[in-house]
Amino acid sequence: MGKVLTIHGGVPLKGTVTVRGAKNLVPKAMVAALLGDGPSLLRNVPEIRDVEIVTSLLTLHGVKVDKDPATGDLTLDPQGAKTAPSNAIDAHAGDSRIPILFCGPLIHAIGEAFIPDLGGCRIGDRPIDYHLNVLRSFGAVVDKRPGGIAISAPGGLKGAKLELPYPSVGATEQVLLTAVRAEGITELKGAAVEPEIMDLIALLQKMGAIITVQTDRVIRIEGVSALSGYNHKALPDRNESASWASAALVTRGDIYVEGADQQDLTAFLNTYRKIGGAFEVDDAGIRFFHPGGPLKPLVLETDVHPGFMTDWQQPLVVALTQAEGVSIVHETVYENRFGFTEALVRMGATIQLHRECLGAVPCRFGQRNFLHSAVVTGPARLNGADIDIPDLRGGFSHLIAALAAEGSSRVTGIELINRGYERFLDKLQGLGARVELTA
Ligand SMILES: CC(=O)N[C@H]1[C@@H](OP(=O)(O)OP(=O)(O)OC[C@H]2O[C@@H](n3ccc(=O)[nH]c3=O)[C@H](O)[C@@H]2O)O[C@H](CO)[C@@H](O)[C@@H]1O
Ligand SMILES: C=C(OP(=O)(O)O)C(=O)O
Repeated sequence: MGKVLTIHGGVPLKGTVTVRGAKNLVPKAMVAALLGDGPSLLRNVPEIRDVEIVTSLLTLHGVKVDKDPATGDLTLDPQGAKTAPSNAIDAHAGDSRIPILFCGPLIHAIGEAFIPDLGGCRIGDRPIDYHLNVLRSFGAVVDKRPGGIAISAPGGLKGAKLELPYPSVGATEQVLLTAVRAEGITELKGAAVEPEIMDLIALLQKMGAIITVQTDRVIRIEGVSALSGYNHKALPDRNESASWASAALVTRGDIYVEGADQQDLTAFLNTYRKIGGAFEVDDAGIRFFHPGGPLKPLVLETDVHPGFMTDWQQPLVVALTQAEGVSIVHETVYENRFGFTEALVRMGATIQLHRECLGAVPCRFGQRNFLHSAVVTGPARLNGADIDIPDLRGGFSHLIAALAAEGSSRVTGIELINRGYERFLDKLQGLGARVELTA
């Protein structure tokens, strides 16, 4: 039985939180260190569970990972890279989605890879077919085994002409991490272009990679035979920034997010403003606050970058429960990302889920029987409830709903939040939240 977090609602969150390196970049930057022939230095590393998992996986593979106790910076030395003991790898099954990105770097470093079954948020089926197809195009041989997949490349990895059916973030990273040291040229069409991908490209360029980002989602990589280590400061976590921004709105509070970067949040900031949230940008961060007055409903569609990021959807839906009128949210990235609304409805929100595409553009899920559109009617009075956290962002949404609710909530499963939010309990307490953790 995990710990129980009791949240006493009704307190506007006020104060400052600091956001460090992005969960969706840092673990991948750590994997990229395997591609170098010397140590890499990664800065702005947050203390989150996904970083611990990747540290453990890299260590099992002979990479020396040293953490600076003062700054948290990581030095990653891949010079002793080796095959990891299989029982130790198996123990990491279900931990996160990052292991699939070890394929290319491990083949380059030691000639083979065993990837345990993946974890990550259960917000859809989350297949890895794109990953395996691109790896096969590079010449890799994929062997599905109980508990994971074994990958090798007896004839070496060779550049390829590739096209993704959908701009998958992970599959684009798979291509980058494999192509940079593959023989010859790789051209990827239909690539994802999220800011975390651009930061990974910048880091790989520091290592000696040759990567061109062309227009219309085309990325061209000229393989090189060796790469050096890197020295890189991870971009800030825009998803954590957006989460705190939603927390400020939902609790009628005022939160300065130190480290939040406007450039990576453009679509979020536009939406925030349309709902009636206020923000002020300065060089060090962004102040998010509820300016008073009613919040306005809106029609929203999640999308790949530069659209409205799916990971922002769940916290923002809580804000929409407080808007005056009917909002429509069409989730087009994951087929099953509205499960978290069940707890909000129990707390008093009015949210109806639909299988149809309630958006401007029909998505991949419209004809496939998934509850992927939500109609949110507000404003609703939220009451405290017993909640078991289902996933990372859904869990954060439940926390902020409980913080805004009347009465107390008992929340279990909060360990899931540590996967992507650094010291979130300290941060909540620093913002004035009334929370107690009991065993
Ligand atoms: C660790 C990390 O960076 N996670 C992020 C990453 O997840 P992740 O990289 O897993 O997400 P993808 O962009 O790959 O997934 C997008 C869509 O493509 C589908 N798909 C993907 C791969 C595949 O082989 N086959 C397939 O069908 C997925 O099921 C999903 O419907 O990008 C998502 C979309 O911005 C974010 O929500 C996650 O926070
Ligand atoms: C879906 C998410 O993460 P992951 O891909 O790691 O499950 C997320 O960060 O919201």
